[in-house]
Amino acid sequence: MPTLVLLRHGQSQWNLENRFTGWWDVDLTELGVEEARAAGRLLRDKGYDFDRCFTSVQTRAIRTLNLVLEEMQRLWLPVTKDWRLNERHYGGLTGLNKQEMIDKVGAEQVKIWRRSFDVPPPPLDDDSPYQLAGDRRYAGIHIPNTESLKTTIARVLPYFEAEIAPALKRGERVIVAAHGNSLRALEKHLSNIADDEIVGLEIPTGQPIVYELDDKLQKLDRFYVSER
Ligand SMILES: O=C(O)[C@H](O)COP(=O)(O)O
Repeated sequence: MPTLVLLRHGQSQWNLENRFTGWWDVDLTELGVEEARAAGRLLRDKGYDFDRCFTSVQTRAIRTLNLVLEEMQRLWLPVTKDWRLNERHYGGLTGLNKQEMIDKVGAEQVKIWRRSFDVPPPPLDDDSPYQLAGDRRYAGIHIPNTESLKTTIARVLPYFEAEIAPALKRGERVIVAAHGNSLRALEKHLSNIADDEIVGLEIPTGQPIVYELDDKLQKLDRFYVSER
């Protein structure tokens, strides 16, 4: 039975500071490191093992995966890094404080930006310090200046179908270490969540989620490793 484990990175510095992060490359806090290590120990102690790993090109997810694999004594496993698993781009909100934005424009508007299916945040200014145009890891790709969950799905899902699904179908045990909204994109697909219901899905940091799938990769079960 194909088994897929999804893991949101541990707490990042901007999670701690309550700032919109998106594609900006922010590292883990000490707590985030500990969350990642604890996730690795939990997976090991519950008997999980993997054949292949996927992550984004963002430090917080890569380090989380490495810490998990270190705890599992599996640092040697093959890891594929791809920008398509990056966090949703937070556009012009990048770097801003979430509570300050609520105070400024209201909780309802901020919730729409954070959790709606297809309303993107305002675009990132061309002269923003958070522009990534010169970042070598994105050479040759069209960097978005904002993304909704819908447009995030439009790059996460084809990547899942092209790279992750075939590995699962070959019988490989897969872990994906990624981000709140790239994982919401994947979970929307795997759990067949309607556009107007995805607003309710929150994914905590550092908590491995298991998908047990049938041969056609239809969901049989979904649970947090900590719960069983
Ligand atoms: O990019 C961010 O700010 C976080 O990783 C996810 O934030 P959200 O929960 O506000 O979407």
